[in-house]
Amino acid sequence: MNALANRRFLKMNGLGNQITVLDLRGTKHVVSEAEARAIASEPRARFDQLMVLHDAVTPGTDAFVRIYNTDGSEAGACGNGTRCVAWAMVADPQMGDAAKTRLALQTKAGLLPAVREGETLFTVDMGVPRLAWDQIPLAEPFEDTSRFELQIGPIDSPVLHTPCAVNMGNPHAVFFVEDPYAYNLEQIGPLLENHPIFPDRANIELAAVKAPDHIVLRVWERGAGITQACGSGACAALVAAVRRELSARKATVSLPGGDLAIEWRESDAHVLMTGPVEFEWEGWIDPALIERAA
Ligand SMILES: N[C@@H](CCC[C@H](N)C(=O)O)C(=O)O
Repeated sequence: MNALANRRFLKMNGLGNQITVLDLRGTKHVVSEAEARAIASEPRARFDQLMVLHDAVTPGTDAFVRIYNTDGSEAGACGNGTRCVAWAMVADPQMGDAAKTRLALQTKAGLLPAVREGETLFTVDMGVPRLAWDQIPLAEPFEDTSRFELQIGPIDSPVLHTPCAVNMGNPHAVFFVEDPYAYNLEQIGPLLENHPIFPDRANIELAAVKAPDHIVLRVWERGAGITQACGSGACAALVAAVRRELSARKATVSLPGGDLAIEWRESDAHVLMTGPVEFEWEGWIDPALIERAA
């Protein structure tokens, strides 16, 4: 029998970013692209990201987490999803250990330590951002080679150009604009995500710096489309704004689903993301769904 059949899942969200948490610890099963897509098609399990827990592979860590987008592709990082996993691992009656306030979660992109700040409030250390193309850590002063020319003609949106490329464990292209809501993101999102300039596709951010400590952001997510919030996108937007000397190192990032507090810490160049999570319901994976995906 497939390990996914009748497996319990938690439906959650982080500021409206739809997250499903699935605990596969104790099994060797790795969710396939087709299985992820099948789970995403089930209304009660529907997700922007599926966060799958596996047994820890590194001593001192609490779990290894695989992250899937709606289209079945895998991502290296997911800020909102990591907060949801952290909540599940401390507060869920079946999965959680209420004694814990700190967790070390490992993903394909590295370690994401999370700290419980309140009942449903978590801070995740999203690590050191890297230049998208050559993977140089940004802990030291750098030459900003992340600017590149990209001009996408208007469909019925103002022209976008010169994004800032930031890798937060996943690739982001941040475009600074006057008003992110003036763009038809549904139309331009897929064109930009799949633009040949992005070798691994990209998450697309439209950001407006309203004040040195306030950024308004909309995101088209790679493999998922428009979402209500994107944690790594909010981090990328702040890093890009600091690099362009548009904002302070600490700011509130306002997304359609709500606000995240983001800090690009000066001492070690780590990016910290603080925000809430919401538990919605639990469910069990229909074996027929998984059979159809096989
Ligand atoms: N929603 C996430 C980011 C999800 C990953 C992304 N779609 C990708 O493929 O890189 C977040 O909160 O960070």
